[in-house]
Amino acid sequence: MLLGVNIDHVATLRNARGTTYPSPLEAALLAETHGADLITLHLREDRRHIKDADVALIKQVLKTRMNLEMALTEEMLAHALVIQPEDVCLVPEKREEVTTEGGLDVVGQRKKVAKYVKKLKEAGIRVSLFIDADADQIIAAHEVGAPVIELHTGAYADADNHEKQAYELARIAAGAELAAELGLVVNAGHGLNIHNVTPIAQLSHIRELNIGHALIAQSVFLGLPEAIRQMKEVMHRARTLAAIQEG
Ligand SMILES: CC(=O)[C@@H](O)[C@H](O)COP(=O)(O)O
Ligand SMILES: NCC(=O)COP(=O)(O)O
Repeated sequence: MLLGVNIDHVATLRNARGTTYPSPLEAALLAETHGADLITLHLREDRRHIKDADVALIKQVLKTRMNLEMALTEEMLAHALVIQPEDVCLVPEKREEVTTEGGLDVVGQRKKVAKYVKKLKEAGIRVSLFIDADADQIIAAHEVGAPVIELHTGAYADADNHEKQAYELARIAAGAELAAELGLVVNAGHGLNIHNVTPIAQLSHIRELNIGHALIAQSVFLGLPEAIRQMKEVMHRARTLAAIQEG
């Protein structure tokens, strides 16, 4: 199972004082050196954390691959076609949101999503759609030609009781299975941390987890290398246990 380290909130800390540190570029290189399989960064329309210069600089030096998260806008499409990240993940954005809330509504804007998927694929960029684990959204993602989806784990992560968490986990598991049956590559992310990642990591259809906020928070106390090491250890242990249980 792959770990995508989202470095958005290194930029949040930097921007808090308008300094040059902590550097998202340094964070990306350190993360790669210490186990990140890819680097994820979200160039938001309001540039509240990652800036255009961060994306351009980091793309030049990454040794793994860049997963650029972006909204479904002409501005962001133009950026992606210039930057040429290996992966683009199309995510919904609302300026007033604190963080990403729901998944992308593919069902309600098929033609627009299909247009962006086509243009990005023609540019040689692999496209992922950040969607809720909803059968209609998963089927629509497949129908618009996206090769990859990222299942939104926010409702699972935010669940405030075991019943809700179990319900959301079951939704994600069923969504991952449906997506895999359709031939989609299945990733997951949002709100995952060292304490809630195990059940998600045990889902064999999920190939990659994108984790940011909790990792960067943990790195304040442990350092980024150790935070990544611990997360990868927990993910690996979860996967090994699941494999044993599946026999
Ligand atoms: C799509 C998603 O869940 C995150 O990758 C996204 O980057 C969250 O936005 P913030 O990083 O701005 O919280
Ligand atoms: N797509 C999810 C991601 O990149 C990181 O989300 P979070 O861990 O910062 O909530």
